[in-house]
Amino acid sequence: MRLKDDQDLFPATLGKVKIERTSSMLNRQFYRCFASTSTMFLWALFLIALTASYISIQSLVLSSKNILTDKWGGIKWEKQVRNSASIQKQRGGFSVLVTGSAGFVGSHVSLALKKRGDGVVGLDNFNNYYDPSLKRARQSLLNKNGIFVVDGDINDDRLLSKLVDIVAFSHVMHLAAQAGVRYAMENPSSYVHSNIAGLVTLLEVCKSANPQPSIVWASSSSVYGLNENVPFSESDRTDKPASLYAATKKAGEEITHTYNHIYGLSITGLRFFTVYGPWGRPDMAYFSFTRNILQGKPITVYRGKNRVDLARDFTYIDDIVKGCLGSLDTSGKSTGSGGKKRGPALYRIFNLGNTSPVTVPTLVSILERHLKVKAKKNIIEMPGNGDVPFTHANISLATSDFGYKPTTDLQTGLKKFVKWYLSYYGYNGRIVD
Ligand SMILES: O=C(O)[C@H]1O[C@H](OP(=O)(O)OP(=O)(O)OC[C@H]2O[C@@H](n3ccc(=O)[nH]c3=O)[C@H](O)[C@@H]2O)[C@H](O)[C@@H](O)[C@@H]1O
Repeated sequence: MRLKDDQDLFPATLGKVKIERTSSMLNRQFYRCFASTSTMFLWALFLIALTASYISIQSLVLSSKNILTDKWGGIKWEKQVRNSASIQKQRGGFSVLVTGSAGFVGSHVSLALKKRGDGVVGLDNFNNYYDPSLKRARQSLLNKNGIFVVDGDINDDRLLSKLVDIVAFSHVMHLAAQAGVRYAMENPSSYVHSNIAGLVTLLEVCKSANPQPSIVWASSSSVYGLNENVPFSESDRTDKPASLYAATKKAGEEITHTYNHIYGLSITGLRFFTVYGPWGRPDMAYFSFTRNILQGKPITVYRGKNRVDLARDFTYIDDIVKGCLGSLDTSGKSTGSGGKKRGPALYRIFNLGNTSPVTVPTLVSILERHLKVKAKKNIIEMPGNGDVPFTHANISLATSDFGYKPTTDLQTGLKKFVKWYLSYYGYNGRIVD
């Protein structure tokens, strides 16, 4: 039995062996080949499955990351946006998206719009260019007045698109920006990020929106740069900016012009002249001087060439707010929709100043009087940091178009600022509840 089995296993003749060996080799090759093809197939399947699961895990990680990092979205959030945008007026009210609403000018404008019955949705990224707790305090003031402030950035096109999907905004009051003249030497890219890239992102969303909102936005008196015509008029040349900040605002004026021209967006640029007042910006001279004077610290007062004092056309916040509302009221409609122009739309630029420049030493002496404390002054020649020697607005265009007429002089405006400062920070600089 065993032998037979062996014989079966090992054939008797060579020829037979050869033939059988050849066929079994072929078989084996066939099987090996088949085996390797199916192995390859299995490997391919395995790799495809691996790639697919990698991609889905990756997108899951990304989307959950978005859910975790985005501070916006969801049914409750959408409801807050809608409620905040709803118009309280019987007829003819606006629904306005105010960017930079937790900022100085943005918070004042938002409150004024809400007060007169317009719907207002705020947007702010709460960056730390200056103390974000001041921005949060402004935000809670807005909240108390029924204004919801979305926590987000103007560079976030998904968020902006979502907002214009939820609300058919009639207007966008674009006040979000990287402000400050001298800081541009420390952090130039922040100016490009907010004042150029952010502006373009916002305009892209507005031009595609249906309906297109009308846009009013903050340019700056700094675009006049080294202009020597006095007072500064909108028709003066603005091609000699003295700082990167000014250059980005000037670029904004050119950029907005193209969006008006190509897409029919109604656009109004406002050149603000050194705005000051309660809830102001701590980086500005009147604010930091107040803080230092109260804390007994020295202040640095810049002086121009040949010992000439620097001067600014300081403009009180309430006058600026009136100018912003007047601009919104007269801005007309954008003519396009969904990215297509249907006809010409308004393109305007206005100075919003006070028409009476005051020197920096005079500003200091007014503060000393209101604070009843003498300042320790350190007077130095103006460094080459982007400052211009003086500003002075001609406001006749804004006066004739929407009756702009500033009514607060620096003495009166600083009195109101000091009153607010002391109630907010107290004499020793701590926040008073
Ligand atoms: O009107 C404008 O376009 C600009 O007004 C202000 O810029 P600026 O006029 O330089 O306002 P401050 O920073 O408050 O300076 C006011 C004056 O005080 C002077 N100054 C500032 C700081 C300081 O420590 N010492 C000092 O003498 C400046 O040279 C300037 O002449 C704002 O900061 C800008 O964001 C705005 O765009």
